[in-house]
Amino acid sequence: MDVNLIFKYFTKLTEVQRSHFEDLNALYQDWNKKINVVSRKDIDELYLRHVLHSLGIAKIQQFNEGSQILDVGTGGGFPGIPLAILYPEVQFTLVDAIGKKIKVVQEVIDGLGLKNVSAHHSRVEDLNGQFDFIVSRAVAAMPTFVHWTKGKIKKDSTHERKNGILYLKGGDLAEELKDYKTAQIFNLKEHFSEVFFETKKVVYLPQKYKVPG
Ligand SMILES: C[S@@+](CC[C@H](N)C(=O)[O-])C[C@H]1O[C@@H](n2cnc3c(N)ncnc32)[C@H](O)[C@@H]1O
Repeated sequence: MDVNLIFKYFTKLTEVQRSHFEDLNALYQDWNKKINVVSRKDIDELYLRHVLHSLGIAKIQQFNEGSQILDVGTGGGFPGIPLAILYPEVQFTLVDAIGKKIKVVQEVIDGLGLKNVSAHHSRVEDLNGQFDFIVSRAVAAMPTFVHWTKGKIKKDSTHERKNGILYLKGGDLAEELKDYKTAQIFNLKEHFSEVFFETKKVVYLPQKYKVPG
């Protein structure tokens, strides 16, 4: 599967965005040989399993110009890098606890010349700053994740949807989300027809805050 998979679902890309998506394959193939951040099986399906899956978040929530997004446990840069290509006017902060993963992410950022992404080698608990949305995939179960990211979501929203967490998850989430009454689950199979997306979801968890007064 090649980059046309991305162009099929995102039809209004600029030439720059199209060439960034095209260039991802060579950059990841090259860097993955030196530092393994994507499994051998997955690297051949980079556009499906990593790039398009990451962009699933954009089918649920579009980010406003000037907003700030944190990708927690970004690994090789997912979902942060594909989203940063799609939203060049949005600031992305990518964080991972493992230095060699951040090294690859930084190489990809430099290779593409992305100006709206910063990559940090840190545990998220030790990272400062506040963000409109926190995105993630495959890092921790929701209770742990909520604990780690506490205080990192801005109170005031510039989007129609309240600020919060947008988490790519799969399978049956009933048990994991039972304590989160406000969580909403969106099925990616409603947006993408490939079998891979049959069980894939975006979980949106609005941030909790006390109403003043
Ligand atoms: C399974 S990988 C997923 C990587 C990427 N999100 C993806 O879906 O391809 C989980 C990543 O989370 C990172 N991680 C786990 N706990 C973390 C924490 N507390 N702060 C920052 N990164 C963390 C790990 O180092 C690892 O790279």
